[in-house]
Amino acid sequence: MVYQYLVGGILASLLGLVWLLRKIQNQARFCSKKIHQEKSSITSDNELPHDSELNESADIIIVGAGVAGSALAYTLGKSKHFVALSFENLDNAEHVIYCMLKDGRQVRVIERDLSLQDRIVGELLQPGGYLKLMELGLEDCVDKIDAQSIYGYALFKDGKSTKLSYPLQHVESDVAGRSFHNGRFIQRMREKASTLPNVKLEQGTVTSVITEKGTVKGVQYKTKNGDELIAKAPLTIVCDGCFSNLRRSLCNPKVDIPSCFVALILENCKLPYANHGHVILADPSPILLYPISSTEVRCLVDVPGQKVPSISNGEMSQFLKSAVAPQMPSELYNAFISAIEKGNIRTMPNRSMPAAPYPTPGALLLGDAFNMRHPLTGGGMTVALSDIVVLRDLLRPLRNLNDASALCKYLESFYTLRKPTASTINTLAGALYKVFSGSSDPASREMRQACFDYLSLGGVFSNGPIALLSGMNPRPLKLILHFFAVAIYGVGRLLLPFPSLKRLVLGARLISGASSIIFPILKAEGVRQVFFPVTIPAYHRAPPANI
Ligand SMILES: Cc1cc2nc3c(=O)[nH]c(=O)nc-3n(C[C@H](O)[C@H](O)[C@H](O)COP(=O)(O)OP(=O)(O)OC[C@H]3O[C@@H](n4cnc5c(N)ncnc54)[C@H](O)[C@@H]3O)c2cc1C
Repeated sequence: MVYQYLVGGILASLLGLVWLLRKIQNQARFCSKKIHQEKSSITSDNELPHDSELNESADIIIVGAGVAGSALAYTLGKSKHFVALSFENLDNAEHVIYCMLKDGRQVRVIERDLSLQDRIVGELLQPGGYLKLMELGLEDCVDKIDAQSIYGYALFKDGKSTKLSYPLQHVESDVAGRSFHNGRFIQRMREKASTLPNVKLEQGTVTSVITEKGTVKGVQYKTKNGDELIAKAPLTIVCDGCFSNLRRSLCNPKVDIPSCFVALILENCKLPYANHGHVILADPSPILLYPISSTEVRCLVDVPGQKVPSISNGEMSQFLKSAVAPQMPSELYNAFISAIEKGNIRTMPNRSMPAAPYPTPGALLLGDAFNMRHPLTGGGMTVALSDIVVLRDLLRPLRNLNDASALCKYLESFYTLRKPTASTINTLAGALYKVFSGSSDPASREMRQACFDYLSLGGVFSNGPIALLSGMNPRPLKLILHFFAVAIYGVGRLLLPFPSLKRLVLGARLISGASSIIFPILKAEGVRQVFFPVTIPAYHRAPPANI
């Protein structure tokens, strides 16, 4: 009897299995047919003028393969994997295939210089940026480049120091900041993008965008041999960096240069706090230190204004030795002097520019070409990568990109959706730079001291601000709360235990100084977009039905 049940059971299971396999087979046939139909509709729908010289078509042209351009190229070019197919619910299976096709755009990247660059920018990726890198499937690009894990910051003032750890307790174990040689990181992303058959990287300098009746149709560029070529696509995304010469027609660039960084590499030294970024609240403005490989420490000395001492006539060495070296932590003094004597000193202007796009059919700006902030907090790459995630998600449901006007209107939501992350990082960078810079004004000096002491309190007083800075919890409202908490803490210190009229006036000036720092930055970011994004009509814009 038991035997009969057993055989019956096995037979029933086998029949069930055969039925299931046939169902899967049918579904797979249905899916591949669907893929075929989708593929052919994508190619036949693409009625774009082809590149006249190279006779190649693309869905998207990306100008510049730096941090933003190369990450974007990979993201838009890659297809999703079939393995996510759910057999329990066949409707879902269709949905997965839909996603797979939409991400695999034909992408053409035109980059001025594809060789490995030795740059002093973009060397510390915040953990929030690393999380975005993971979302984009690019986290392996920080492998094999001798990148260093970063677990937080150490802050130094007047011989005292305090450690601010990133809140990494609730994330995967490998999530942390990463610091590296920027050129190596970019090269890894370029290599990864170019492994995709539908992504084409070519070397050329884009000289202009081609516009017809107000719509951008592509770009004109010069090859290494000096040939002038054109490339056309329904969408051109300009990521040509902080010196962008193409942004002028696509936004209202209000570039401010509050200071410059003087960069050196320190060798054979150990940072006081291993695997941490170091910020020294020096005079007249901060000094940054962080490892960029297992043997090198990057040192960035902020020099206010747009003029720096001359490197060629030795003024710079003199300035670094006499004004900066005495403010370095003693452990780093010798390495700092050696770096000056070695002579590899470089400078870079620190720019900030609020995002002020002219929504233009056929084109979009991204990365530093679109929006910049002071690099003190190392937020630029995190903003760029976060923007790419927003843009990828917006483009995902679109079948083709040919209706430039409808696409442009739809993509207006990008400018609001990016705001919570971008504005938090931008505002914090601008505000911290002002607070951390030395000043002869007693109210500003009080604010700087209050900020250092507030962060030294630990607990929520350090976790909150460091979570904002790291891009792990980008909440504009929290930023404002902490900023004014610092100011009030500063006033409290002034008034306790014995308030005097002089101290009361100083406290009032501290609050008014704090307001004059934060409010103009927020105004430039757009108060409504930052705090009330849901009230912006574009925030709710659905994908157009016709594309
Ligand atoms: C001194 C300094 C230090 C910084 N440190 C940090 C940091 O530690 N962490 C951080 O997150 N951010 C940092 N930033 C900001 C960060 O570097 C940028 O936010 C980031 O590099 C922006 O990426 P991007 O792709 O827009 O520009 P880039 O990475 O500069 O890439 C632009 C690319 O466009 C190419 N290009 C330019 N013009 C053309 C053209 N006409 N045709 C074709 N190609 C062109 C360039 O060759 C380049 O490859 C720093 C910035 C500065 C100034």
